[in-house]
Amino acid sequence: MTAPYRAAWFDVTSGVAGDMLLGALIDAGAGPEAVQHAIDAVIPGAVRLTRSSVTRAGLRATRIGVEPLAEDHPHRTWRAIRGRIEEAGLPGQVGDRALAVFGRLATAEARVHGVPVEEVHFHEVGAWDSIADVVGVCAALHELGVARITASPAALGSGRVRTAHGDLPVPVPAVLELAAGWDVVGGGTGELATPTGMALVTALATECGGLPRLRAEATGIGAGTRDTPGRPNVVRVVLGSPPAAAVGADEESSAVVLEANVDDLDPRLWPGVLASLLAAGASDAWLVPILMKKGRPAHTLRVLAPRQRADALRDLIFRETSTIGVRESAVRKTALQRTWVRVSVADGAEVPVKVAHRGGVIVQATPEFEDVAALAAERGLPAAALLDAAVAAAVAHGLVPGAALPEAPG
Ligand SMILES: O=C([S-])c1cc(C(=O)S)c[n+]([C@@H]2O[C@H](COP(=O)(O)O)[C@@H](O)[C@H]2O)c1
Ligand code: NI
Repeated sequence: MTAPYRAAWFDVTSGVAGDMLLGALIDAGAGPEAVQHAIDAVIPGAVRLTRSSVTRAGLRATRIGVEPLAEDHPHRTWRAIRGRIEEAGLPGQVGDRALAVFGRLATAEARVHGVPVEEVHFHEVGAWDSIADVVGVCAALHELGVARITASPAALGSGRVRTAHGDLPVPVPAVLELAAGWDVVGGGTGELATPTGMALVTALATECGGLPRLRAEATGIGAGTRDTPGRPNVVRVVLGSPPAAAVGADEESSAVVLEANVDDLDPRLWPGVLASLLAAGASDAWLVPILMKKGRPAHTLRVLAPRQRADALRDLIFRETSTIGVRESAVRKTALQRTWVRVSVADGAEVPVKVAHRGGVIVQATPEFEDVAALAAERGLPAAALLDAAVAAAVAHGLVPGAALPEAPG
């Protein structure tokens, strides 16, 4: 049994871009080879990552460059990028996370340019280097075993910037779309936050706020392109474990449930709607079959979300379904405290077990199915057999309901 699953907090108070996030994660210990391998699976032979140590306003930081190996034609559709990611066979949550990030970028671009999401064409953000940044960040998070991501308020910048769309005001329109529901500030001159950086932060982080309580284990600093005197142009990451043996109270938070009854949406669209809602920050989204007025078979769409995501999700429901009304109710959500413990299952391979606990006593211990399934696919083993092995390993380590929560290592 090794260290509990990790939490990551990003400090984006100086701004954020994809290469800065990737630099911070590699600086904190993510293996560049594994990151390059994941990128190669999506865009084979297209780019090579370079790594250098630089200073930004006197602070040492890791700068990640993306060197092109082939000529790029950066005009790709969301559909083309989605296909590449889906077919790349990426491990664990890497593919789902990368799809969530590009899904948010596509939704933002669709709103800015007034086109349907499926027809979005990316220009700069569809180039090899942006794809490398997105897939690279998701692969680095997987490498570091990060399960929970949070981030600070973001500095977006001011002024104007030259882009493929022409001379745009900063924050550029796509960044402002992506910022809905996030705490932001101008924070300085120039384009401090890019669309790719904001999409990564807002799609992957579950909360915006200060450094959460964790046992700090590693930090990393990623450099941006410019070096501005007196103001380090960097993203920082803090990695740590939620203290495993901390006997805290259940976590209470205010949340909202958005709800609509729909009887006339093409049923083939529902899976995409649910996926978009999750990618846009819903905690959960589901359908309940109902019989409506006039005896019509229909569905109730329900979306559970943190309060700060409600506006963006309500917009998405109006945009992607045929409803003309959305109900909303405030709910109090009580969640048991959770921690993750890695157990060995086969040939030194490990999977995380989610341990929910209360008052220092384990209530549930469940192997993370996505990780078990990804390992099974990688090793060519039946997922059911690996799941059984993970449950047995958890029991052997005393991770059973009613047992005392194990001490945190170290
Ligand atoms: O590529 C697209 S579609 C794009 C849209 C917008 C809008 O705000 S709309 C802005 N930009 C600019 O491209 C560069 C590169 O962005 P990355 O996220 O790839 O770093 C940046 O200056 C954006 O403002 C691109
Ligand atoms: Ni655009």
